[in-house]
Amino acid sequence: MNLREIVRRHKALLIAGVGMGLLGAAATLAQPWMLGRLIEAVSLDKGIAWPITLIALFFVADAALGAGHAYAIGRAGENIAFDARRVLGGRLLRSQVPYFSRLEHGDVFTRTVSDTSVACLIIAQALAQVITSVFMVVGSVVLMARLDWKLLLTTAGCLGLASAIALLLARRVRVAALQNREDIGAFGSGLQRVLGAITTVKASRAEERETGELARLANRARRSGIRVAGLSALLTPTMNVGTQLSLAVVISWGMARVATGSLSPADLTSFVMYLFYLVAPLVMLFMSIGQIQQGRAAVQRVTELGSIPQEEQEEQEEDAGPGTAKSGTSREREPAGEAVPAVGFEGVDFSYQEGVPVLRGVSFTVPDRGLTAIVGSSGAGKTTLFQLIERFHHPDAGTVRIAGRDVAGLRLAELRSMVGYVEQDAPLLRGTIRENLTYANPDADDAEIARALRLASLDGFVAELPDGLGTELGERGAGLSGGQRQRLAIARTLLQRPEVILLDEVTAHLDSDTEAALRDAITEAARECAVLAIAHRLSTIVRADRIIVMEEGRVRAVGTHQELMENDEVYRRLAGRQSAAEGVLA
Ligand SMILES: Nc1ncnc2c1ncn2[C@@H]1O[C@H](COP(=O)(O)OP(=O)(O)OP(=O)(O)O)[C@@H](O)[C@H]1O
Repeated sequence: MNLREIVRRHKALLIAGVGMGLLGAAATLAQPWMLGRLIEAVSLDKGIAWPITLIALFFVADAALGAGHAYAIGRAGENIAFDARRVLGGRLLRSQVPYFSRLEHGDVFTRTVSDTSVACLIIAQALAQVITSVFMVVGSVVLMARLDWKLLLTTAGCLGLASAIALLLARRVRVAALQNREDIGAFGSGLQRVLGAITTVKASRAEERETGELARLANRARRSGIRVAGLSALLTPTMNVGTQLSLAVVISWGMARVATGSLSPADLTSFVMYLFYLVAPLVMLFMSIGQIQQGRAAVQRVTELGSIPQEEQEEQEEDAGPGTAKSGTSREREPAGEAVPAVGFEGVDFSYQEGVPVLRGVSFTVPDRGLTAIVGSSGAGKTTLFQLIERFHHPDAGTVRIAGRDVAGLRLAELRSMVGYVEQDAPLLRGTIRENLTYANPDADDAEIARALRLASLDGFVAELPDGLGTELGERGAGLSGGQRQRLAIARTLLQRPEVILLDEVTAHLDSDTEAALRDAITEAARECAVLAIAHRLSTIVRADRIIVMEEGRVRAVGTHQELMENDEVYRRLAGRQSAAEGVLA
């Protein structure tokens, strides 16, 4: 994501805002000059109607242009923040899973929600402020030089010293601000972590400990925030001291020169007014520089997050690479007549971290119909197989195929429309039951929805709800049990009508009645497509058409329950343990 590019998109409004600011500044600068002429006219007994009218006109123009400037810049800032958030949200959703999973979610929220505000509003407002302030400062200096260059040199000496100190302070504000934003991000991450596990925190009686930890993180943010406030607070007084000093010198020396006649009272009045006009923009200038420094820290954090590698970018790079033509148009299916496996792994090696292999030389095929169970002890690599089919990660070696086509050569949208995935802890999304059901297939009609609900044994539950399919789920609406949530996710996948359904321990949360009903749903779905189910329950496993036994990242054996009971030691042990746990005989 390029923030500069986003700012460029709104340059018309920014330029209009800055333009009004500059015209307003010109109207401000004209007022002391006109006042000098008014004093002259009064002292020389000339007509004063004209200078008074001009002063009034400049005054009104100054006010109107100032308001227009503030509105245009504020609006541009909001537009830029909106664009930055929209682009950032999209980039996070399309990011590559391995990179996204390394991020701290709380920090992602802080960067997306508050850093974007700071970055965009401050950059727009402070940049505009710098331009108008510089104009005011230069304009005042030029006009003051025309009035009296000796008085100007005195002023410059006093104010120059104050300005040098203010610049040093502004630089330190930036360093402190970066630290403060990092501390706020760390607090956000901490809060997110404990709120996401609030029931575990309560059950472990860890409220005190976690409150203490949150307070520690909040206190770090407070301390760095106070540092920013302290350094920023020194900016204005530093400039004020410079102003008061120069004012004292200018007035006393100026009055002495008026007494000797080497300076007119009109010019001294104009000069003192310019001195006041010079200080406000100078203070603004240093404050804006300080704000831009803070904004730069936020820009850096937003840009960093926005540069997260994208799945589409990966596809484009593959498109551009030599000899990597997409099979999206030319289906590289196997010769007609031969049944094409729905899923195929050929010598697949994979590791999440270098040097820690998770899959080693995995090869198996799954026919295009029927239920295939994947069993194995915890950590054997079962879920990882699904992650590779969905192309959330890439194999280090070997090929993963769907319907005979290498997943690496498929468009992501096509691949993911062919595969339905029900995760271990299927999350719900905001909205109604209907919206959750049709999430992967928004065009599904009522008959299809009714069928999916029936297959997932949810029809009775939904019929009893007063609002039926329109029931709101999630934070405010009715909650669902773990099993109901799982069945809703299965119904959602059935509605998608994929070629392959991946089920990751979906029967784990279910009671035996519901599990039996769901087994029937899985059997029915397996008549139309390939179903791959990671399963622990023996009752699901024994019904599978074939079982793949995984052990430490390798395929140990493939066969039916009967065959494996006869031939595979590990499977016999697994089945024995499960049957004891479930109280059924294998
Ligand atoms: N995102 C990840 N980053 C690093 N290592 C991971 C990641 N996900 C899984 N692993 C590791 O890979 C190995 C296989 O994990 P996987 O989830 O595939 O096992 P599994 O057989 O599905 O286990 P379970 O039955 O407990 O769900 C484990 O050792 C796990 O610690």
